[in-house]
Amino acid sequence: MAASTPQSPHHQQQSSSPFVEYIRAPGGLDKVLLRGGRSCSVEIRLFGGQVTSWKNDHGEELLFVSSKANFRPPKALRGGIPICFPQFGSHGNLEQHGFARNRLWTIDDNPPPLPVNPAIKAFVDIILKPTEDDLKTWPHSFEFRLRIALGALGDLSLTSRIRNTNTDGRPFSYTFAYHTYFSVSDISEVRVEGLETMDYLDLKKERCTEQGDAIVFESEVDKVYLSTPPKVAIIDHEKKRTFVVTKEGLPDVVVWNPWDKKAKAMQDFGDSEYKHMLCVEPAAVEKPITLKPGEEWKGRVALSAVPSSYCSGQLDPLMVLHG
Ligand SMILES: O=P(O)(O)OC[C@H]1O[C@H](O)[C@H](O)[C@@H](O)[C@@H]1O
Repeated sequence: MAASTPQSPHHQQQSSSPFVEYIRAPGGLDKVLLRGGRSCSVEIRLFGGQVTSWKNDHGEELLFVSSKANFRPPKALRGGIPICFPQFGSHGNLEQHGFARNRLWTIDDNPPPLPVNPAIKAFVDIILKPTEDDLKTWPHSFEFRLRIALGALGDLSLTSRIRNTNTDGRPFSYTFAYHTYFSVSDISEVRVEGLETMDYLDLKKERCTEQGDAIVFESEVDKVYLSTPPKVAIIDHEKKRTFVVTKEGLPDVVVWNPWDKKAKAMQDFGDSEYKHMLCVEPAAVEKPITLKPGEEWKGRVALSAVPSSYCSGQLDPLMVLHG
């Protein structure tokens, strides 16, 4: 579906689909709203190409956005799903998490087709190309196409296609993450399944191995799990809700919760908000992706929120991960 761009400030325009709305706002804050069945919706901000809201059937917000988040560019918004590209974290010489989260993306009017998925209710295609300044810090020409789609059952998927458009014959390499902030009721009641026994890089980028048990949270966690299986489950016991994260083309998963000390040090994050968020970030960190001119990479994530079959610790992880 080609998308038309809005015409005037504050203008709300329906696209050709009744499920996609373009909302123009001043200060580079244009948004796209995807609507699904009942109260399901997804909001995307063109600044950063960032999903800033994902609501379920009952209109409940599933992503965390800090109450202290800075909505004004040029800083990335604390919450939702920032895109980390062409660098994850400090794994390179660029600014933390790369520049894609701090750039204005545009509607992609004519994206190359993706396989038709009949379960998709609404979607939008956006694109990022480097600015002159970006080329000074990262001298590579690229087209980064991102499709954000809301499924009929309220699931959210993001498909990234990154193409090397260098005309000088040079390849480039990058690291990447969908820096997904999930909203959770109480971090001490949450566990993550699917990363048991995995190797991970700790904060010092040293390689360690996770224990055999599901991951629970009692202090700061900042780990890059390596070569992980395609599904990870985040089980929120209190809410009786499980987020299922399914990924393709993204071998690693970053798990982050800043806990109390780091929370206090972040100016755009409330002191106690660490209790209500968890970042589980499908990523490609350990082994950078290399593209030759003309080559394209695809990395996809699908998120769904399902009621936990949890009952006093009886959740069957096999049901969640493979059922
Ligand atoms: O504050 P930011 O630049 O948005 O980064 C927030 C966090 O992102 C990732 O999860 C990293 O693993 C953390 O080390 C980092 O603190």
